[in-house]
Amino acid sequence: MLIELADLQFTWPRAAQPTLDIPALSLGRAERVFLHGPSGSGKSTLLSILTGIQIPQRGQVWMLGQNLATLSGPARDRFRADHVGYVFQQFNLLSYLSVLDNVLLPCQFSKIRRHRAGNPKQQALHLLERLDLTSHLNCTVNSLSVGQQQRVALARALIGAPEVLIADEPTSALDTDRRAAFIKLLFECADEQQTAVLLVSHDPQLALQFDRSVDLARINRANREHADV
Ligand SMILES: Nc1ncnc2c1ncn2[C@@H]1O[C@H](COP(=O)(O)OP(=O)(O)OP(=O)(O)O)[C@@H](O)[C@H]1O
Repeated sequence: MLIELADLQFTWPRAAQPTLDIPALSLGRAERVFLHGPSGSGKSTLLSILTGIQIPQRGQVWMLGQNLATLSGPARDRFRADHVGYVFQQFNLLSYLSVLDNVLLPCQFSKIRRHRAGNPKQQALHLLERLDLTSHLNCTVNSLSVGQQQRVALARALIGAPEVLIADEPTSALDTDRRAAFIKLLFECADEQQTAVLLVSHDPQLALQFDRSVDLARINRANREHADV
């Protein structure tokens, strides 16, 4: 298993109720899972726990057999940099860096990803070519369209072949046709390097492109008022 979670309970500081109470959840290697649920049901919170940004008050999360709670904060940051590619809703690109330098960033933070990339610049160029960005290599990212920035964020998440790509609403700024095309491209790139995909979206149409769909409102006992039952 790539990621496994057992008996999880998580409460934000000063919150009266837990946000998450999930008996079990797993993600297999190279699996593609679509995570959905109503606004406020805890999807982003769950992603932050699965990637070790937050540690639950109860239960365990393992990634690649490593119990994340047993690592120090800095060790969890390194572990995440080594094994997780993350695409944020707002992309979080560094506006003062070029497209190419944004894509190369994970190889600066992670020896493992630098090593796996072989020649990081060559892999960045390959990904940017696959994502139709070759003519923008030296542009700063704030001169790009939203769709182009999204593809830069994808290339950055995939460089150095992390075991899992986690994407939080990466298509929310796109129209329906472009969403499906972006997901198709995301899978093609992820498949080239056997990267699993866990993607959050409100768009139910996208679920059809995934191996499995998880409705957070159904598996989360803390949020029964959101459940569609
Ligand atoms: N940093 C935080 N500090 C305190 N509470 C938070 C924090 N982040 C989220 N929450 C709370 O946790 C609950 C779930 O929020 P979360 O962002 O995980 O939901 P979501 O399903 O991702 O929502 P959306 O679909 O609108 O992005 C909300 O009640 C929110 O107020």
